Amino acid sequence: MPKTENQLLVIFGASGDLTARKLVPALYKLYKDDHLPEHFVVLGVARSFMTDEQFRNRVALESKYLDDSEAFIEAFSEKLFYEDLHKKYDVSYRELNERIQNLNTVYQCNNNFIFYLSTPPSLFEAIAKNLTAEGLNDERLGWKRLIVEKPFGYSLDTAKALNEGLHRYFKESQIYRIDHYLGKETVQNILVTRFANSVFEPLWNRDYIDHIEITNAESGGVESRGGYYDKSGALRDMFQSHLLQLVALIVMEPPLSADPEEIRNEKLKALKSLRMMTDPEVLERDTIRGQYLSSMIDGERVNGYREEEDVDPDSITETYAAVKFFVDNWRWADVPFYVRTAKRMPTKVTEVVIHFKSPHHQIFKNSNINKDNKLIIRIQPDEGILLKFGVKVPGQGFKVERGNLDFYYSGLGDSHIMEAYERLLLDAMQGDATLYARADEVEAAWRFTDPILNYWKSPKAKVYGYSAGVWGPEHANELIEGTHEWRNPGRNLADDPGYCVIDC
Ligand SMILES: NC(=O)C1=CN([C@@H]2O[C@H](COP(=O)(O)OP(=O)(O)OC[C@H]3O[C@@H](n4cnc5c(N)ncnc54)[C@H](OP(=O)(O)O)[C@@H]3O)[C@@H](O)[C@H]2O)C=CC1
Ligand SMILES: O=C1O[C@H](COP(=O)(O)O)[C@@H](O)[C@H](O)[C@H]1O
Repeated sequence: MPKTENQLLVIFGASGDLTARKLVPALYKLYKDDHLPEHFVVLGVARSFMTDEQFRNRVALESKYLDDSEAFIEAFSEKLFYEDLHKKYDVSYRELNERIQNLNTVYQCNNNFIFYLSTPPSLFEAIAKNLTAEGLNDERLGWKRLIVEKPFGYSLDTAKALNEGLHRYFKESQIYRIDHYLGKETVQNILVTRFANSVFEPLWNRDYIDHIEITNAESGGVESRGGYYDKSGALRDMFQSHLLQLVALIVMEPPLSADPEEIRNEKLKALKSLRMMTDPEVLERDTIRGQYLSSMIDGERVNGYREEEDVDPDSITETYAAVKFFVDNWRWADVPFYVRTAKRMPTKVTEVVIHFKSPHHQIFKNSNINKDNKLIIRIQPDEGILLKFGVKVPGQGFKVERGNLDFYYSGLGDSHIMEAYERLLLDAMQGDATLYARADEVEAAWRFTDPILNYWKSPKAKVYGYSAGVWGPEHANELIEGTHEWRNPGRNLADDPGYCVIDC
């Protein structure tokens, strides 16, 4: 286990939603599980005025860990401090630096600082610049790291500009771009499933795989983030980042080792091999966007997207995106990938489904079952892996049933699965960037996404409505044509039908 050195974590945007809902609870859990170093403090920074005490109370309240033992909460709270930046971020950095130096000395943080940028992205570069003006990027005494929240850019050009901007002040090795999907245990398990088992990797190619399907569904709507989401949409919000990272892990070639740069090099090659979609006919046929409409769910009326707070009533922003694409390399030639993401679906579920080809020669009369060989990697909830395969029904003749071979993380008993932000924060504290996206990976993902977004700007590109609570617009079924159809999974993988009897 790498050592976690003494350090100071500065969170910019500490009065915001992410800090209270994700970052502080993750730090609290790390503290409880004894992962924090002996000397560790957090300095929250934002424009709003708060005392240390007010900050501690606010995050404790919003982080919902108040039901925990008081002794723990109190001891953890003593590690939290707050500094306000008055009206603007580009003034008062001198005072901020003085506070940092003071905490560093008193709490023996050894000049090791992480700066977590949890503000609107428009401020990322300015913060990096202001830190540099105070010498806070200088690694002669202690290391300095910069964690950058999503969204990382709005397009390829803006992502490049942001990379260039940050590289003016921090080296790439100091920059940690968060993609919280990479912090999920089940996402990391894709690498283990593929590269620690001799049963899967030999089949992991066009000879045995028919198609690959990825579903990321949320039952919730845009909630309080309408202002952000309306400028972003599902493709930018989920597909360009989280889902293309999943694709990269599925598509990549075996890395030489588990070294972060080896893995990131292979992911980059995978992202570069996605076939660019530039032909308008292909874009029209192979991309679908939709927007949820109001409907009744469990007897209650649910708002349509255009009725949501801070959303333009004439918005054409997509809350559903589905894309069919191909990967132009030796391993994946002609294997279609179907990826969809949406809000207001029937349930919250993310899974990758590897659909295997039928055996080359069928000896059983009814061979449909063979089409059903699937490996389902359940990212969330009910995290696990399910392999569907044909088994013989006991008795005369050959009746084939679909059997399930499964593994559930919940079966591991008490062993705690780290929440994504816990894992990612701990990794950054230890200087491990494996689960963070590198500049070139982010740009490669934008290079693939940009033409879709550009096509969607054209008046020809349709936005299909779908009632909140269904599996997206009907039109999306045409995308996954022929013998394929979307697997619309239930919330619990364990409830997945284990057999269906077929007469042979
Ligand atoms: N919330 C979430 O679930 C997720 C958030 N993110 C990303 O995390 C970052 C923070 O998000 P979130 O906490 O939700 O955002 P909030 O709007 O809740 O918080 C933004 C923070 O930045 C500060 N801020 C500084 N300058 C400005 C400004 N000009 N306008 C608005 N706020 C400012 C705010 O405090 P003050 O006004 O006091 O300065 C506040 O602390 C963003 O990059 C977001 O995309 C990513 C994934 C999920
Ligand atoms: O980054 C984001 O992710 C969440 C979904 O995260 P999950 O871990 O709950 O699957 C999504 O709701 C949000 O819109 C997006 O910005």
